[in-house]
Amino acid sequence: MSTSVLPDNTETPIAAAPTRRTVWRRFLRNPQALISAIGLLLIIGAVIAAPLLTGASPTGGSITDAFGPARAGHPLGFDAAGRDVWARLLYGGRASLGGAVIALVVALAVGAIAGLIAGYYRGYLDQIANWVFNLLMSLPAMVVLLASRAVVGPSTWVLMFVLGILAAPAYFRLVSGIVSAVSGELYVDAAKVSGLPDWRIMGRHILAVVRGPVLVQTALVAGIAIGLQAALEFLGIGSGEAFSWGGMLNDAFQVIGQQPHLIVAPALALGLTNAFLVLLASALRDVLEQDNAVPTKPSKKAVPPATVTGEPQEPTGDQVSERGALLSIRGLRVAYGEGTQEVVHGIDLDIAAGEVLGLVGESGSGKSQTAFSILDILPRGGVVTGGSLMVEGQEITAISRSARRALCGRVLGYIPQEPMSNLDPAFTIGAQLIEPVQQVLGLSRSQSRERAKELLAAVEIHDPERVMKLYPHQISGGMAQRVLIAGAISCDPKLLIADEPTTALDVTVQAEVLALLRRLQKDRDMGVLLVTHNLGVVADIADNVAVMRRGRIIEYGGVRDILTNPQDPYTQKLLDAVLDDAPTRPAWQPGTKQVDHLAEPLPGAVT
Ligand SMILES: Nc1ncnc2c1ncn2[C@@H]1O[C@H](COP(=O)(O)OP(=O)(O)OP(=O)(O)O)[C@@H](O)[C@H]1O
Repeated sequence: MSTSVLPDNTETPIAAAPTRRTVWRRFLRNPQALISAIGLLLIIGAVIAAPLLTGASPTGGSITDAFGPARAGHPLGFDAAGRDVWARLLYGGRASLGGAVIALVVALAVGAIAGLIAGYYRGYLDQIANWVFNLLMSLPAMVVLLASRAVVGPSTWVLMFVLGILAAPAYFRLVSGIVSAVSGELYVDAAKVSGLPDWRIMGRHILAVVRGPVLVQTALVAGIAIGLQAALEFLGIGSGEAFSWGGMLNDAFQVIGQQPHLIVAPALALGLTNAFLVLLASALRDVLEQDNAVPTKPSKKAVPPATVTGEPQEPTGDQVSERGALLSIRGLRVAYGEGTQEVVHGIDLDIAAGEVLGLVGESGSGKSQTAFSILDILPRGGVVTGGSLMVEGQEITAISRSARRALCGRVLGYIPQEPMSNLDPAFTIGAQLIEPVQQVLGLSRSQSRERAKELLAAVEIHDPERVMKLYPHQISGGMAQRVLIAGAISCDPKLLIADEPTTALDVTVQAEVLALLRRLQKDRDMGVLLVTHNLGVVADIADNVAVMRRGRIIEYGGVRDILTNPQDPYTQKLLDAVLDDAPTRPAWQPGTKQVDHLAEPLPGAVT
């Protein structure tokens, strides 16, 4: 990940973007992909254009032509019943390929959609779907197909429908596995917090990752469906009415002793179609592979244990200010492992409109869990097990998921810790800014575009038009964070939750981003919950501070009080750490002149 010091209008060299155009270019440069695709297109084209390629009837024939040789208009001669082999080959492909299409549509509709929903929502839905698809997988396919034929009669279409159901578990497993990994990605959390509804997130951010592997799987399943259908016809247990390549094989097999060449045409048609499908699947895998690397969400489990001594205290009524109008948290508890591992132990916090509250503490103290609880993006397994979360006087733990999502964007904005992981690599910066604005504010596409440009200008990106067209990997870390800030304020939220917004950036860019945050907060009079481990950052921007340790608030008050007169030894150690980290700054002494903390830096402040 780039964390260049060049913040925005940088001339960073632009690497090849994983755009659709790039994928196409790779596809066209891959001979295997090209040859197999052209081969398949020719076969499908010939089957569709059968009436143009032959004037002969595939069914009618004269016994006088039986086993007749090729002649003008009949390039492959005649079969045992005097029917034109070329016409039967062309029309027979309709049943073979059409059957495969039915099986694919059914398998995709059942397996892929179920996989998408189960992988995204997990929980009971996932468990039930897994159970059903495991059951389906355990059924012997041939026996089920024979049983269905016995029940519904010899219809290719019904058999292909049943085959589709039997192929659905393969799609389910593939899609649910990928979706479950992708839905934990930070950029999906960012999309949720920007107020996008689930269907939109699934359609845009998740399908983009799933479609490559699904395409590969589809080529393979199509080959299997065509082969299986031919096998059923060859065994004479397919459709009685429709003729197909498998049926032709069966007919040719009956007379293999007299006219062995009759088996060549249908065998070649089947063999070539399947070979092209398999080759296409493997070429597609090569072409798409480079774009499907899923960035992994940094594990929140590997947080180092607390290193500072001193027992945490329960929050007292005195430490907590009056219940704020914008955000009010009481007794918040967060736990993992079905409630057994509590990581936040009943904390209280308040933020009034226009107030900046710094939530500080060392790594693993529970700051992010607190922020994620408000935003409803706790990592998998994390639940709010107790307490009250009120936003603008509304208890948000009691409202529906969609009502909660609706709060995001308009009321709550989120600036995440890792700028690059929070942007979807598959979409341009412009697309990622326009979408939430369009959805949440209901603006037209052109209005949203204008707004996106204004937002980029507001976060001091000097060439919004150009930046809108770039992909995340083409911008620096500092610029990515500015883009995320633009996204966070895009729908004018009242409360901004910034989780370590500068940690992933280098020092120069940190200072710029902090200054930007400070300006936007003042201009827009937003409440801000600033999560950080750095008291210096808090000194720079916050009105009040809550010091968190081991899932509890151990000190809470005005920034100046806490920084000048820390009561808890742990706070003192955090403060010492800031001062230790800032050797070039003059040491801060208690009792220096009282100033507006936004105007003049406090000890260790990042300016
Ligand atoms: N997915 C998870 N499963 C189990 N425990 C978790 C998970 N995520 C976080 N935790 C635990 O929750 C506690 C609080 O973590 P949290 O992420 O809130 O810390 P933090 O103060 O934000 O630290 P950092 O600044 O490093 O993110 C830690 O003990 C951590 O191990």
